[in-house]
Amino acid sequence: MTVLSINNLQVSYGMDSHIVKGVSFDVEKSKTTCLVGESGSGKSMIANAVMDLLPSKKLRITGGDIRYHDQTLVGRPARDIRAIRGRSISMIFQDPMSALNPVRGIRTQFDEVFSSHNIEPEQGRRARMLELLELARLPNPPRILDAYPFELSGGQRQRVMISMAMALNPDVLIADEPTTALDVTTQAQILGLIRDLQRDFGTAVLFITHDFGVVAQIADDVVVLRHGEVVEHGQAAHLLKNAENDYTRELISAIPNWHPRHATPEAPALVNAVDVVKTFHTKSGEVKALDRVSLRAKRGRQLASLGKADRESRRLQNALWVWKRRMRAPS
Ligand SMILES: Nc1ncnc2c1ncn2[C@@H]1O[C@H](COP(=O)(O)OP(=O)(O)OP(=O)(O)O)[C@@H](O)[C@H]1O
Repeated sequence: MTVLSINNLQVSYGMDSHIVKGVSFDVEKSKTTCLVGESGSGKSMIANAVMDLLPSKKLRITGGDIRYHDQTLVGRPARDIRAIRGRSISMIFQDPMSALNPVRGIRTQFDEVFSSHNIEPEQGRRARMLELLELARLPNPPRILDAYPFELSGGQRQRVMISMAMALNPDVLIADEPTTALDVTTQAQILGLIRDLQRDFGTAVLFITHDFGVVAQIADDVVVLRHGEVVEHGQAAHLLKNAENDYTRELISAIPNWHPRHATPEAPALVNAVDVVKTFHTKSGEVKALDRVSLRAKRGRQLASLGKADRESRRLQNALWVWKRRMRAPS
């Protein structure tokens, strides 16, 4: 079911500088649609247009439509659509520090999420906040609630943002490069969290990234954007194997250790070792194996990047091979 529909959207700066040039795609319930393209291609501008957060008065939607279910979001007074933006459609950003207020505690900011939409959770606000923080797999939720953003790690801040974004049970979660500033292990965990939340709650996710490695890990559908235009669009598993556009192929070829056979429905995540570790964990629950493989994977990647591929790297390859057999992925 289509939840969010972007139809021939045009965003312009001033009168004649077109930044988004007639972009169309749909975001489906329970699916992740990745909007991918190089820096400056207009990805954030599309997300900001959906959220009515265009960063300058000179930037305007000059054509097309954005529909949430059967309602248009374009050209309606802000108060009419406040219940949709921020409530039914929520957003997380690359830098949670810029979205969180640095001088206010997490609890106060969480409170504002409920107050701004006049929502009183059945079980009470505090209980709901703790539940949401736990859902985002934050250790010791009561401590997090009493903390200020600067007292948390980058990964913890992003988890707090995700729990706030999920607080009102949105139909659509827009994630604008939420893992770019994180180390690879935390990145894999956050991607796993978003994927799990989406599966558990049936949320439609619009995920913005410049990294096709991330696309390969989480996307159901992909929209490839260049210079404000869609150059290719399709199902991730198909497109990763059969990209027609040169630019898409270029982006895919930048994925480390990529081979088209990785783009199978059974093993969409076989891109980097860290993600393999995550999948290992979710499918089999072998936490010890997860740690060992994780360390080996990291070491192997470091050595490979230094041009010193050696026994460690071979062991890493071996771990991947074992994983593939377990997942019964084609080799
Ligand atoms: N505040 C602004 N005023 C005018 N033009 C802007 C503004 N912000 C961005 N742009 C322009 O809009 C275009 C698209 O920017 P956008 O931020 O959407 O790109 P992006 O694909 O999200 O890139 P990145 O991954 O670097 O964030 C760029 O050419 C940029 O120069």
